[in-house]
Amino acid sequence: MMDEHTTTTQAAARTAAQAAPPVLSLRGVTASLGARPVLRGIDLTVGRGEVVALLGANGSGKSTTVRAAVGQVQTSGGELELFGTPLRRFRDWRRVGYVPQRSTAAAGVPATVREVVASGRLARRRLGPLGRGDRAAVRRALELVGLADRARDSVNALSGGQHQRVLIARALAAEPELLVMDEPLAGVDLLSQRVLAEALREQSAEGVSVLLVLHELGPLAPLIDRTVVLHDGRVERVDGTAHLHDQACHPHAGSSAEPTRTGLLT
Ligand SMILES: Nc1ncnc2c1ncn2[C@@H]1O[C@H](COP(=O)(O)OP(=O)(O)OP(=O)(O)O)[C@@H](O)[C@H]1O
Repeated sequence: MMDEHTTTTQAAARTAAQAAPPVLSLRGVTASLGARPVLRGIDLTVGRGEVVALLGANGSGKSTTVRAAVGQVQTSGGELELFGTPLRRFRDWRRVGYVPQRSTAAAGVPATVREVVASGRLARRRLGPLGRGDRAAVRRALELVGLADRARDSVNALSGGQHQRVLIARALAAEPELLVMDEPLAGVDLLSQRVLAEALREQSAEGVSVLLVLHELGPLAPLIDRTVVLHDGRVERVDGTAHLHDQACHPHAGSSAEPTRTGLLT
C-alpha cells in the first residue's frame, strides 16, 4: 500500500509533467486521402511559444499534416495530442487558430474587413452583439495586421495580400494559444509579408505557439525556431535555429549537410 509521502510525490511529479505538455504532438501519425496513404508516420512536436515551419516539396503532405492537427483530416493511426489532450477528446478549439491555404471564403460576401475579423470571435462566443472584450480583440487583431484603417472597407476591395491579412486577423481575433497557418505568404506582396512577419513576431513574443507551412522562409526566417522537412508523407529532416542562419532564404540548400534525423521530435 502506498504511504502518504509516495502519493504526494507522485502527485507532484504528475502535476509537473502536466504543467507544460507540448502544445501539439504527433507521434507516428498516418492518414489516407481516398485510397492514397498521404501521411506515413509523422512525428512532430510544437512546444509552448515555439515557431515551427513545415517545409517540403509539393505533395509531401504538409497541408494534410496541419489539417490533421486541427481535426479536419481523420488520422488512421498514431497519436495526436493538442495541449496534452488526445485529439478525439479535445474540445477547446478556441485555443487553436487555423488559417487555411489561400482561401477566398470571405470574398464575394458583402462584408466589411471588421465583420470578417469579428467572425473570428465566434470561436469563443455565441452569435450576437460584440462585448467590450470582443471589440478590443478585433481592434487589436486589425492593428496587428496593419488594417485598422481599412476596418470599414468591403473585403472585396482588398488586394490578395490584404485579404490574407484579414484571414490571419480573423484567426488572431480569437486570441489562440496555437496558430496554425498554411502557406500564409503565398502570393502575398512584399509589404504584406513584412507586416505579417511583424505580427507573428509580436504573437510569438507573447507566448503564442505557431506552426506554419511554408515554401520558403523569406522574411519569417528570423522568427523560426525549427524547420521540419517532409518528404512523401514522412519527416525527412529537422533543423534547429543554428542551422537556419546559414540558409535563411534557401530552406532546401543544406540538404547535403549533416541532417538532424530523428524519430520522435522533441
Ligand atoms: N482529397 C484528396 N484526395 C486524394 N488525394 C489527395 C487529396 N488531397 C491531397 N491529396 C494528395 O495528397 C498528397 C499530399 O497533399 P498535401 O496537400 O498534404 O501536400 P502539400 O505538401 O501540402 O503540397 P502543396 O505544397 O502542393 O500544397 C498529394 O499527393 C495530393 O495529391
